[in-house]
Amino acid sequence: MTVIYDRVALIGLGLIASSMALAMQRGGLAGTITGYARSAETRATAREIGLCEVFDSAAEAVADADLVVLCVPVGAMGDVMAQIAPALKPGATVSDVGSVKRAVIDAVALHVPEGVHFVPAHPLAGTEQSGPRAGFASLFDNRWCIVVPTEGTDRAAVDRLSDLWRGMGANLDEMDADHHDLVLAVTSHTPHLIAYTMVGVADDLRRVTDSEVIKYSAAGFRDFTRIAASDPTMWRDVFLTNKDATLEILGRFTEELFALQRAIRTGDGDHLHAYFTRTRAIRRGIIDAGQDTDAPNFGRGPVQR
Ligand SMILES: NC(=O)c1ccc[n+]([C@@H]2O[C@H](COP(=O)([O-])OP(=O)(O)OC[C@H]3O[C@@H](n4cnc5c(N)ncnc54)[C@H](O)[C@@H]3O)[C@@H](O)[C@H]2O)c1
Ligand SMILES: O=C(O)C(=O)C[C@]1(C(=O)O)C=C[C@@H](O)C=C1
Repeated sequence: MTVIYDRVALIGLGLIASSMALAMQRGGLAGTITGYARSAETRATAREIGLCEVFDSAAEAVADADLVVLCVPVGAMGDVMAQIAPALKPGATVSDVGSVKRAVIDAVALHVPEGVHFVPAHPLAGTEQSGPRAGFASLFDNRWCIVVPTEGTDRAAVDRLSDLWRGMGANLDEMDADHHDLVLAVTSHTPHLIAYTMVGVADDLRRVTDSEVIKYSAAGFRDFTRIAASDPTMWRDVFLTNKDATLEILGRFTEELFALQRAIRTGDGDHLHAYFTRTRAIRRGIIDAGQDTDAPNFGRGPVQR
């Protein structure tokens, strides 16, 4: 149990902030945890469950904090930063957990006062749930947290924030913002869009009733519906702020989909078989690297096959 920051303020008290509060408490990583959320209902819930010391204004929550973490939807990060800037303690670090990095950095960096460090980060862990009751202490265990230092970011501030994430169970990596956004467009953002679309298609197809969709949901489709239940505000903001990378990956996805569509129409079994063989190898590679939390060997190293 090592205290890494005496006072940590969480702005936005949803899934990620509540998981951070619980993970910091589990590891004894913060002396005091304070918080603020825009909605009075969320603040009341956070108080009721004893998540942290909840304030009715963001300025009060961040006063005297050594670390402030912005845990609001990515489209709100800039405004929230502008709001808290005058109340920040000199020498404090501001970080964020946004799923998109370039747009957040551009919006937040503008408002960071002289003498305050800005260290953007993104934990690659979440669920389809939102709100302060959704959090759990083990959310970040053995998951990646990508730190995205900007030009001139203080190294000691980066290292200290990385120590906090390690204490919360995460594995750390560093990346440039644009590369982060491209990688996440492939691994998270476009897959979410595909899931949203597939569930929309099932809903539109009146020849298959909603009750049949639920009753006969195979595992693949059930996973789609879980993903498609993710927070609409969060995901609207992700697509609006990671526009270029998502459109690039979506373009490639559409090309591949058309090629598969053609193979089905023309009966080109060789194309389908070769394609599925390649994708199976990719999936096995992920499992072998111990990166799939659903796999039996998660976190236990390579599989013998
Ligand atoms: N959910 C995930 O899977 C996941 C994973 C990693 C990172 N993230 C990122 O973490 C951030 C928070 O996501 P979450 O899942 O915790 O969302 P959430 O919906 O559970 O919580 C968001 C919180 O922000 C508050 N909020 C919204 N707008 C605000 C504003 N303008 N001012 C103050 N508070 C405001 C809401 O009241 C709520 O308390 C997002 O930027 C998201 O991209 C999410
Ligand atoms: O597991 C899920 O529900 C998630 O969507 C989590 C997930 C992801 O795509 O992996 C979603 C958004 C993030 O920014 C990070 C993690």
